[in-house]
Amino acid sequence: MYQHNDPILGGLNEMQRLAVETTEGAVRVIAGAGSGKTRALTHRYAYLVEYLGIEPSNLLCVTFTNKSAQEMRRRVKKLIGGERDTGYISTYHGFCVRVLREDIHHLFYPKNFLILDTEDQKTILREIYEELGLKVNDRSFNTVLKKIGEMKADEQYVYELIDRERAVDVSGINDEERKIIKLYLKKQRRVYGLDFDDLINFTFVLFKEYEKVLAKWQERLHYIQVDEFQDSNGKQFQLVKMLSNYHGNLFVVGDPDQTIYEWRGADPKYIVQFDQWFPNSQTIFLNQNYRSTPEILSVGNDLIQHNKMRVEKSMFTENSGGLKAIHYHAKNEQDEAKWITTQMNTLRTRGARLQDIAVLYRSNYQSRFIEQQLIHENMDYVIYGGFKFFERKEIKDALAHLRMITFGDDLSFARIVNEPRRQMGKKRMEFLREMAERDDQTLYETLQTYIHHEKLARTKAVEFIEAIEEVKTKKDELSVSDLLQEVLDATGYETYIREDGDQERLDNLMELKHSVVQYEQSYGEKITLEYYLQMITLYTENDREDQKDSVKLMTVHTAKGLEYPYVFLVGMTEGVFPNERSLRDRKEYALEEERRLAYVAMTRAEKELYITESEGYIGRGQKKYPSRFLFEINEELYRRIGDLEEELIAEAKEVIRMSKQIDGPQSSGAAYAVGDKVRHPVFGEGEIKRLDTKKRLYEVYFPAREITRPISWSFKGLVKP
Ligand SMILES: Nc1ncnc2c1ncn2[C@@H]1O[C@H](COP(=O)(O)OP(=O)(O)OP(=O)(O)O)[C@@H](O)[C@H]1O
Ligand SMILES: [Mg+2]
Repeated sequence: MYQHNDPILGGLNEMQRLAVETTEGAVRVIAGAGSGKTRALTHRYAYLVEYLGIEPSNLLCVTFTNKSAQEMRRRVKKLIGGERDTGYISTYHGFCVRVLREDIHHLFYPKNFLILDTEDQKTILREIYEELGLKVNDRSFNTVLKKIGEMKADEQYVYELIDRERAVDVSGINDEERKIIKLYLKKQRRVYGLDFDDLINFTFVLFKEYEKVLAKWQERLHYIQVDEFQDSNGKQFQLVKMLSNYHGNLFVVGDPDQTIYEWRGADPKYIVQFDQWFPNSQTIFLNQNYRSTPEILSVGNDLIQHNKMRVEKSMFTENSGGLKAIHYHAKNEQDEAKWITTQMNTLRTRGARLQDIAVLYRSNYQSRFIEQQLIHENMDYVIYGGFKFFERKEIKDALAHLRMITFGDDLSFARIVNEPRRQMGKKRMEFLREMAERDDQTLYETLQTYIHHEKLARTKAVEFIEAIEEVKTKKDELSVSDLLQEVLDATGYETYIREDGDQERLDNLMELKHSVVQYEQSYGEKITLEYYLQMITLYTENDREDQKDSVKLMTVHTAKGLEYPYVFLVGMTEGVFPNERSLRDRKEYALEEERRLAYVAMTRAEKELYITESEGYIGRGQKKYPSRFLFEINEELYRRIGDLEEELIAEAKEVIRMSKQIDGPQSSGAAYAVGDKVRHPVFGEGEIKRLDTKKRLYEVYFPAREITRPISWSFKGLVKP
């Protein structure tokens, strides 16, 4: 029926083809990283269009990030031609926006409603705080936004927005918070603004309350496909379930080992127990990896084995062998960064392009040390899903503070005079500008001149002047790093960021301070503030745009679903990856989520994988050690280079062991004995054949499939039949 060179059905293995051709009913594909799930899904889309004659406007295809939606659209267009509309290939949020733009009037909202991002949300909160006379010190915006998010986990509040008769009680929070939240909802309503949570919730309520609207969308969307299904949360799951209820054609693909959004409500049970909701569904397993070399695959597989809560998969690859993965241990961060760019240059001499290379890290602030080295080496780079380090707001703000001490330029002044709020709004700034023009002075000088003018009375600008002037007197005696700290303290900027409660911005600020200290140390003699600022403009003025041949930098979360020939997983330090929080929680599941994240990172690599980390200190004097994940991988599977002393290894292992010990002994033992009959959510009926007390596993035989699988004692999916 088809030819091998058929662009849609050729180039698929048997199981993938089965997934593509099983167009009717509920179908799930469970498979590991790089096994061609997304490929099967995009080819299926093309198959529906080209072989079954389905219009793309009847096909919904959802995924999680904008990046992967883009990538999916690109892959589909390659198969069905660029002219077709592929608007229903989108993120959950993107799809909800489409629904609401068409039908939100049923909820008495205009179709041109506003979409509110976090900054908009904070602007609303700022107003509320002013009206109620509240202080950010007492309750940070992020704390409130978190509460609002928690309240919005349940869609009941939507009724309050659309129908005051059905006002709901916001329980579980104190009076003041309730007041803030009520006001927030009111203000939101006034501007017809919808934040990200609202998009899903409004759609949900719309479908629940207006049968006809739901029916229209159900009928329109003949086929629904979801990628990365393991990261669905309850509401997202309900939404696709609801939508597929009429035609019943729901296709989901995912890998439970890649669940990385549990902290945001994702639950792998929706894929693992899919057949409970869709009893007539079919399940297809893919087990050939096409992405990576066997060397890379074995590293990823070996690491993920350490998770207890998982379903074992057996993956193989026919890809030809490559180099072993490399773990590079550096003596310090600069050395780590240098080694990485040197390695990149070596790859280039071997024919690689910069665009074949990705640098992945656990948290955004970690991009800084790599960025500086890339800039230094004149290598182009792009950051996916975020700003370059020196373009981030808090970094520019902090540097503007330093500039105020020496240059006092208008740009820096305007950036920070009202940050934190000093009542220097638009009108007062206009007045300053006018006066500055007339007197031919800088804005800052003008402010000093007119500080007692009635227009400026009752502002906190005087405190700003005092702070800057005070630090100025110390300019020549203090080091740049001390000056930075002084000015951030004196103006209250650091406290302001701290109180905002946004950990990422605080991390960035800490990283800046850390980088100044490092710069001073490597420079040897004392550097002047002017010299430092001049040096740093080199980094800030570097705003060449998304050029094609550039290294891609991103967090592991952003990298989900993507692939690159050469991957550098950097900053692999205990306490960074796995991150401090997961260790502090001492919850096994938090650590397991970090491990899945590491698994996602490693499995992005096609040809070569480099994992790097370095000695030094994190934050306040906490010594850096290689991540436990590096020790978990069988040493024969990778090559270690760099000077990692036995002593440091021993120390690291001790630190890791200690942190496990405080965990206390594992609570639960084996719930079943040899001979017991059990039921597994994916493999069905089985019998316990053996107990492995060391690894805390059952060996379970599943007669229907004639397979034996090691299942963890702690796996909750194993039940009595
Ligand atoms: N049958 C096949 N023949 C050749 N190449 C394939 C085949 N299936 C998949 N590939 C290639 O393997 C790579 C991985 O595929 P894909 O991205 O679809 O995997 P995935 O299962 O979605 O991975 P992830 O879990 O990381 O999202 C892609 O480059 C894809 O084109
Ligand atoms: Mg994929």
